[in-house]
Amino acid sequence: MIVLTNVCKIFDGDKTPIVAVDNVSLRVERGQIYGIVGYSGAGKSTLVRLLNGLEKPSSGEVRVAGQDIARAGGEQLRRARLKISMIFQHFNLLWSRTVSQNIAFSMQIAGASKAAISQRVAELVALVGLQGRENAYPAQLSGGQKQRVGIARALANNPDVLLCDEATSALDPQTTDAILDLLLDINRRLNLTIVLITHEMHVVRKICRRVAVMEAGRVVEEGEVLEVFTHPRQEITRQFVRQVSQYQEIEQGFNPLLVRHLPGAILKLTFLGQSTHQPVVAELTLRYGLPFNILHGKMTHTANGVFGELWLHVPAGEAQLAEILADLAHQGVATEVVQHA
Ligand SMILES: Nc1ncnc2c1ncn2[C@@H]1O[C@H](COP(=O)(O)OP(=O)(O)OP(=O)(O)O)[C@@H](O)[C@H]1O
Repeated sequence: MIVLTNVCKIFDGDKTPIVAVDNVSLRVERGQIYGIVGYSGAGKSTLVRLLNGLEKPSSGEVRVAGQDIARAGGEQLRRARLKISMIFQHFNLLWSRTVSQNIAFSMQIAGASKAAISQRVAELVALVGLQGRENAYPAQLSGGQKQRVGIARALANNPDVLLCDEATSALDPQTTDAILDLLLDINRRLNLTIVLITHEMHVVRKICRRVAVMEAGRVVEEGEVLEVFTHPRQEITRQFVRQVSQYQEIEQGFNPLLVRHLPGAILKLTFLGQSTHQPVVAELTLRYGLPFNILHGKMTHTANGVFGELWLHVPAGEAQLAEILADLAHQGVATEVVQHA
């Protein structure tokens, strides 16, 4: 559905050129929910603007739904853009128009008949759960309801692709979850391709199947969400994954003095697939005769599976620790030494 090939976008800076997108190649399949995660300035917004033709790449190819967006112009680009919708962090609603009028707006521009508009608006209001609020103005709506209007408006012309630019970043966690559930529901019902840019890994975990991690204009890591969460390769990816695994909370939960005097190491074990069904800690205890102590454990659900994490105090010396780590690797359990012996 979306194919980016060696895409670069370079802006003129005051003194030196700014490479906002640096040789990015990506593929998003039809019906997929794809996350692009990165800190501020990583190039996410520029990438999204390249996808809907608001920016032209300095080099490389951008294809969306079979259209060469980078080279399309005039009427061809206008038509292509009708099939690429977008929702925004601050909703971008028309404040002097009601819910229904906001949703109808793009259909009016596209020249749809009054009857067609009225039927489609009713369908969309029901789809996003805003029945009864058709005549309300944006100022009378909560943040979550405003984003529901944004989503309904974006779907009005039956797009192939929905781009979400930090669409939940202005919402509280509960409302964020409700909007993500709605996006998931729409994706399943309409087989809509969704590209979601965010700095919140929780959002990626909840609904994305694949994720690309951006840093300084480049995609530094890309893959299935479950794989990236359980085997992050880059330090920046590990930082994002920690947002979700509440790693920092765990670390802060320890009394550093207490941990310092504990003989041994602290390990984080990540279980995936078969390894989640094995009594790994019990087996370790039997094999090594050590009092392994479970400090914390949790399960995380992602759009393509579940993984478990366990923080263990391991009262072993360096040599035995190496043996235990090799043993765990052999059993398919990923490990991280949080604190060395
Ligand atoms: N029109 C522009 N002219 C010049 N530089 C730009 C322009 N748009 C973006 N940039 C620069 O490109 C880089 C990437 O910006 P971009 O907005 O794409 O990042 P981002 O990851 O979306 O960050 P944020 O979440 O803060 O918007 C930044 O250094 C930014 O200053």
